[in-house]
Amino acid sequence: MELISIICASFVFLLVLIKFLKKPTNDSTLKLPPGPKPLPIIGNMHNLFGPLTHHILRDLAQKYGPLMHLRLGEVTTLVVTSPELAEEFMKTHDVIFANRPQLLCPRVFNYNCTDIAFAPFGEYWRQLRKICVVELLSSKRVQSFRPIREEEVHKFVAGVYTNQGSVVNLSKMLCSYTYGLTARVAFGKKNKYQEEFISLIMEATKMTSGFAIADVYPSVKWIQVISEMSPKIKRMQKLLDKTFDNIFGEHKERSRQETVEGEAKEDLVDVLLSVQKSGDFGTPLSLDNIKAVLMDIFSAGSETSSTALEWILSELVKSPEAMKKTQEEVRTAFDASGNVHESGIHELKYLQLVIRETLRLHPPVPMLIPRESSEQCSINGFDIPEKTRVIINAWAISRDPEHWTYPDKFIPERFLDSAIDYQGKDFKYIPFGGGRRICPGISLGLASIELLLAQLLFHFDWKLPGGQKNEELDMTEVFGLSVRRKNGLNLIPVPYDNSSLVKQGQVS
Ligand code: HEM
Repeated sequence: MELISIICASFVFLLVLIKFLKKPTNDSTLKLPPGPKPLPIIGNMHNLFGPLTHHILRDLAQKYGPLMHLRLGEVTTLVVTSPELAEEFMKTHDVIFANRPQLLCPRVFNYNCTDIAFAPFGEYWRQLRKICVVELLSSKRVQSFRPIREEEVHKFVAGVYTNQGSVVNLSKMLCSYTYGLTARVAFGKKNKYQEEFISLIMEATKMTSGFAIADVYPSVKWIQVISEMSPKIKRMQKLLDKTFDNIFGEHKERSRQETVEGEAKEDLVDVLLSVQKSGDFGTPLSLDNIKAVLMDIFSAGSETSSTALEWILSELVKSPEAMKKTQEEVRTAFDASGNVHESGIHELKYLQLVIRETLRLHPPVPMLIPRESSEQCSINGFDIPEKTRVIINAWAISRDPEHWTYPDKFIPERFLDSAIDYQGKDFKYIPFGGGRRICPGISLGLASIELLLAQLLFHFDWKLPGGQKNEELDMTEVFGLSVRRKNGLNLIPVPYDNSSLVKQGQVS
C-alpha cells in the first residue's frame, strides 16, 4: 500500500514538473512584497509545514513584514499581518479583493461555489447577500428563532444538571448544541434525517479544512479532475445531496399539512423556497443553489459558535476572577426568576466584554476566508497580480503588541468604554472579517452564544477534574475549519442553589 502511494506521488510530482518546466511564471517582472525564497514547483509550501498555520505565518511575518509574499504551489499568495494593511485590502481596495478563490471542496460540496461564502463577487453573490441580510439573518429573523434557542438551551442545561458532580465533556456537548440549533433554525421541527445530515456535514466540514493539492495547482486541469473524482469526496457529496432531498421532501409534506392546520412557522428552508417561488431573485434560484446556501449556514454557523463557546468557557475557568465577576453579574440580574431570559441578556455588560475579549484571543476563523484579486493593482508600492490569493491573519493582528497591551492576556476590561465592535471598522479587531465579505451571521451567532453562556454561568459553578489548578488549564489549539481546543474541555458542574433547576429538583 505504501509503495503504491510513493509511486503515485512520484508520478504526480513528475507530471507537475513537466508542466512547470514548460511554463515559466511572470512573477520576476513584478515588484512583489518580500517573502521567503520559494523552491521550484512547491514554492513556499515547505515553509508552512507544522500544525498551526496562523502561528507559522505570524512568525514568518515577523521576519518578512506585514505584507508578505509566498508562492504556494503555483499560486501567488499574500499574507497580511497589520491593521493598516488589512484596511487597504478590506476597505480601500475592497472591490478588487472581494473575490474568493474557487477551491476544491466548495466546488464539490457547495454546488460549484454557488453558496454565499465562495460565490464569485458579482451579481449572483450580491443577490444572495441581500437575501441573507434582509430575509435569512436579519435581526427580526434572529429574534423569531428565540423560542427555538430557549428550548435547545433548556435541553442543554437539563443535560448538564443530570450529570452534576461528574465530569462532562463540554466540547462535545457544545458541538451538538450548535449543530442541533442550526438544524432547527434551518429545517424547523426535528426531522428523521437530521442526525444523519449533521454527521455528514461534520464529516464534510472536516474534509474542507484539510489541505488539497488541487488548490495550489489550479491551472493543472488533470489534478482538478482527479481530485473532484476522488471516491471519498464523491461519495460524501452524493450522500449529502440525497439527505438534502429527503429533508426537503419531508419538509414539503409537513408544510402542506401544517398549512391546513394553520400552524406553519417560517424556518430558513421556508424562506429560501418562498424567495425561489416569488421570482424576486435576479436569476432563478435553483434547488442546488438553496442547498449550497444551507451548506454555508451549517458549516459557517455551527462550528464557529461552538468553538467560540468552548474558548469563552476555557478562558473563564482559567481566570477565576473574571469567572466570579461574570457569574455575579448574571446571578444578580436573574436571581429573582431563578432562570436567564433572553430579553435581559443586553443588561449583562461584563459578559459582553468577556465574549469580545475571547474573540480577540481566539477568533474561530483566525485567517478569515481567503480572498482573491480580480485585477492587478498596487499596494504600498508593491505590484499585486490578478488572481493573487490573500490571507488576512486576523489572529496575529489581534495579538499584535504594537496595537494591544499585554496582547496574550485575557483582560475583558480592555473593551470597557471602547468603541471597537464586531463590524470590522477597526481593523485591529476583525473576528468576523470586514468589508463587503464580512460575516452576515454576527447577530445569529452571538444570540446562540450569549443565551447558552449566561445559562451555564447562572445555573452552575464549574470545577476542573483531578484537582487541576485553574491557571494550568491546557489551552493548546488544533487547526481545522475553525481553530478549536486540541483537548476537549472537561469540567464538573456544581448546581447553583438559587437555580430554578435546583428548586424544582428535577428538569421538566
Ligand atoms: C461566532 C460566530 C461566527 C464567527 C466568528 C464567524 C466568522 C466569520 C468570518 C471570519 C468570515 C469571513 C469574513 C471575511 O472574509 O471577511 C465569515 C463569513 C461568513 N459567515 Fe460567519 N461567523 C460566525 C457565525 C456565522 C453564522 C451564525 C452564520 C450563518 C448562519 C455565518 C455565515 C457566514 C457566511 C455566509 C459567510 C460568508 C460571507 C461572504 O463571503 O459574503 N457565520 N464568518
